[in-house]
Amino acid sequence: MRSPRTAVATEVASALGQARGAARAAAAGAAEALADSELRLRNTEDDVLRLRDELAVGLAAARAVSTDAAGTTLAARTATIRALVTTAAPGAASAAWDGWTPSRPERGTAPALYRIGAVSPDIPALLPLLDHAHLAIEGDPTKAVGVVATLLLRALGGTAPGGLRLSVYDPEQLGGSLAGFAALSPAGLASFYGPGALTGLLDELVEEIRRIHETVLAGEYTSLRELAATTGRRPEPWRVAVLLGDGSIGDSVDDLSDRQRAQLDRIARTGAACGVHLITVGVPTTPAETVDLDNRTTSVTGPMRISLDPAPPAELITRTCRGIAEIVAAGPAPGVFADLLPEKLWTESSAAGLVAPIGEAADGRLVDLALGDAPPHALIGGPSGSGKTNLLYAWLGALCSRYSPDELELYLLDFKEGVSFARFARGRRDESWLPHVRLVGVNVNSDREFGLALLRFLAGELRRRAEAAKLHEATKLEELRTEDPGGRWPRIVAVIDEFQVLLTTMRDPVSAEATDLMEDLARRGRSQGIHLVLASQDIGGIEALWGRSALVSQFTLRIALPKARRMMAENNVVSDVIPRYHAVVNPDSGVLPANKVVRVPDAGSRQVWEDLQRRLWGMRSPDAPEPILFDGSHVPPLPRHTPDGGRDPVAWVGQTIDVQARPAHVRLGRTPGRNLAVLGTRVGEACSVLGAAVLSLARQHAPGTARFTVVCLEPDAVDAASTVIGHLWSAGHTGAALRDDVVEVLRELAADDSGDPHYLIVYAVDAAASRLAGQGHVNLRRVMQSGPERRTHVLGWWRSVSRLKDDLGGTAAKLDVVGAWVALDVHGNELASLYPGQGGPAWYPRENRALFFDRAHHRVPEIMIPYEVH
Ligand SMILES: Nc1ncnc2c1ncn2[C@@H]1O[C@H](COP(=O)(O)OP(=O)(O)OP(=O)(O)O)[C@@H](O)[C@H]1O
Repeated sequence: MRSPRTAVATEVASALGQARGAARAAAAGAAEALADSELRLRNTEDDVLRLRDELAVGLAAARAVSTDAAGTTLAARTATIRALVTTAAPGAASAAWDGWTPSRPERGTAPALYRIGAVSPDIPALLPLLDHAHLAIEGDPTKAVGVVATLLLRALGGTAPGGLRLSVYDPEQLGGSLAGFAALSPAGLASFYGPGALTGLLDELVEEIRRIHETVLAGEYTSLRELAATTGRRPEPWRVAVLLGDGSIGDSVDDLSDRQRAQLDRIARTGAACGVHLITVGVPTTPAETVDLDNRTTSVTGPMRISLDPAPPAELITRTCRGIAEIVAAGPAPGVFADLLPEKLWTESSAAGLVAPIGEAADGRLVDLALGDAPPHALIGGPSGSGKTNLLYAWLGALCSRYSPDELELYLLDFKEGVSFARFARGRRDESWLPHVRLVGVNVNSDREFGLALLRFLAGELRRRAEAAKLHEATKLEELRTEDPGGRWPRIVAVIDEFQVLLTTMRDPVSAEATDLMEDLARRGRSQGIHLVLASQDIGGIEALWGRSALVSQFTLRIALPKARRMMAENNVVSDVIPRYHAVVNPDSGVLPANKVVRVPDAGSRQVWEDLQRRLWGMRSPDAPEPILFDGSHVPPLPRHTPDGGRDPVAWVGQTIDVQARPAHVRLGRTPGRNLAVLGTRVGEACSVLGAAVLSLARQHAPGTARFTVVCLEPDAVDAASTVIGHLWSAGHTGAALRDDVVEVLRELAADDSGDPHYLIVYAVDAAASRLAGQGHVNLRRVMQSGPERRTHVLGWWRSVSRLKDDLGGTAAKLDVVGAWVALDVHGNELASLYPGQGGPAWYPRENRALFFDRAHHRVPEIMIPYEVH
């Protein structure tokens, strides 16, 4: 397939050819009338303007003989050529030196043609070079060096800084005016060779061509031009070798040894495909475009004579080259995220594994990361700011563009403060989400339980997959997918950033369970297509893993960012020396020979990411679920739907910290103890818990079929209690009453044996201790003890456990009437008497979190988030 640039080059050559042909046709068509003109034409060939004038005269004469379209054709061709110059030799490739500056070409591209002069004011003389041709210049050496300088400066100005390297062989030191190009040398972009160095230079070029053929084109592409057109990337610079021979190399052309000649021919034959080009002066070279300075013709312009442009001013050469060298010395430009994306989205199958690139190696090839049977899990390390988040974005972008959500599901958890994964879920600014993501956890730094919940969920999925595999007699995911072609078995990747938070050295129940689950997932997830990607900036975090050899040995894919510690084998310290924006990828547990250094593109820019996410989002299936977003800093609102408790009414008290964000609920059936106690001094949270419980209960009763009596004994809670009453009334429960005569209320309820559902909600029960003393307390205990069987339930808030105990009988209190409790700012040891285990649960109060326990339901308490109730 021809590239657009080749097509353009060919078209220009052909247009010029046709222009010549048109001129010839005009002359031939009116042979007699033009005989005189032809004679004059030959005599004035060096003046294209006059040539055209002569043609015009000839054409006028010809017109008398026959109508001839040749003149029109010539004009049309001239216009075409001018238009083509704009596309084939834009900016620096053809602009006049006065005001000339380098162009900003599109990445990896170079102009097809370069101007060295003109055949007429309208028709420039253009020559192909980069990716297309070698040039052999014959004739006056001084003029030749001027043409070389013109070509080199135009080529440098038409390519990106660093995209073109020069080698100048100048044994006779003829190329004085090329001295300015030496300013490229400090950046390694130009080398000058003196006498005796020709063999070395030719060998070097041949070796470059061989390397590019073998390792870059690698049988997949016929040329770098084709590779760049297909992939949009240009992994190798162009190389231009100038051989200045003064009509000969050394004393005469014959001085080229047979070997040198063979090497030169080899370069001429095979170099252009690898971006290696020759510009020879006085050294016959084939194949090459030729420039004959004596006759002022080129192989492209044919016999039309050209007037050469002046050589570029020396000062312009030096300034341009210095500028390029400075840009290159400042370091490589960051890679480009788009390079990681495939030509077509969502075409890959994950049956055998997940393979996606994260950046380029030094040879320009993309480096893939693979997750599958081996390696199954990845460990990413690097200090803060070294680019872990960016690397994850790059990797996830490459994965999600290759694999559809039926092939890949993501669970993403970030234990850092911040919201790096929030962009994958629907946001206020951007309604799109990444369709592969099932769960995003952000700001979970103090909610280790959420990490645990994710691991539990994955463990459940592992069990489900293992059972399915057993049923189909499959030993791994790939086989299961073959045996169960109708099933949906995407690979699952769970990314946990700052995972060490889960594995604190403190062996508390959360970290003990998390470690066990992680070990199990790491060991058995491989065959069930569940892959863990753990990232950490904390050396201690990595070290915490080191102590758990069963766990760490499963993480054979290691990715170390600059200055990462303890990620690789002991003697493997390459991450100490890689520059920023690079990573060492090692799929073999960090052993030295398996290192690959990768330049990771900038994938963090919102714009770049959003463009991709929107495309993928647009491709999602209409019934694809939205990712669940767990934001630890967010207070969830009370869900709007009605609880489905089955036979018994259910009171929602908050949101559990789990992957489904389920409501934590208390079932209020007709069995003893079905009351709720909220414990602690935080007024707002206590009101939220009671409010959520009442409003969720109210939705399950048709208006008039249940009674709600609210008693508020804490002035700071009156507004919240009134709001609850307002909601109850608007829901049709117009019998709901806000009362303050707590003694009377309890007396009525203790005597009520109607069996109608009745909920007594008391804010700060303990505030009425003195009023209740005696019969009041007796009634309270009676209501709590025998009420539930008559469908009367107490939802009460006490400001401490001891006050609850006092209200229920002091040391003789029967606490089994409190079937469920929610503890706010109450320490675990204070809850010992309400808890079946030894010494109280491990609970350290924190804001916006509560500990919830229902003795009919829980073995251990669970942490929940009180809902926001307006
Ligand atoms: N390959 C890259 N190209 C360009 N910029 C990058 C690249 N990698 C990282 N950066 C930039 O460097 C900064 C730090 O990167 P990043 O947030 O990924 O680091 P981190 O290791 O996740 O840091 P932390 O652990 O503190 O969150 C960001 O501004 C990011 O945009």
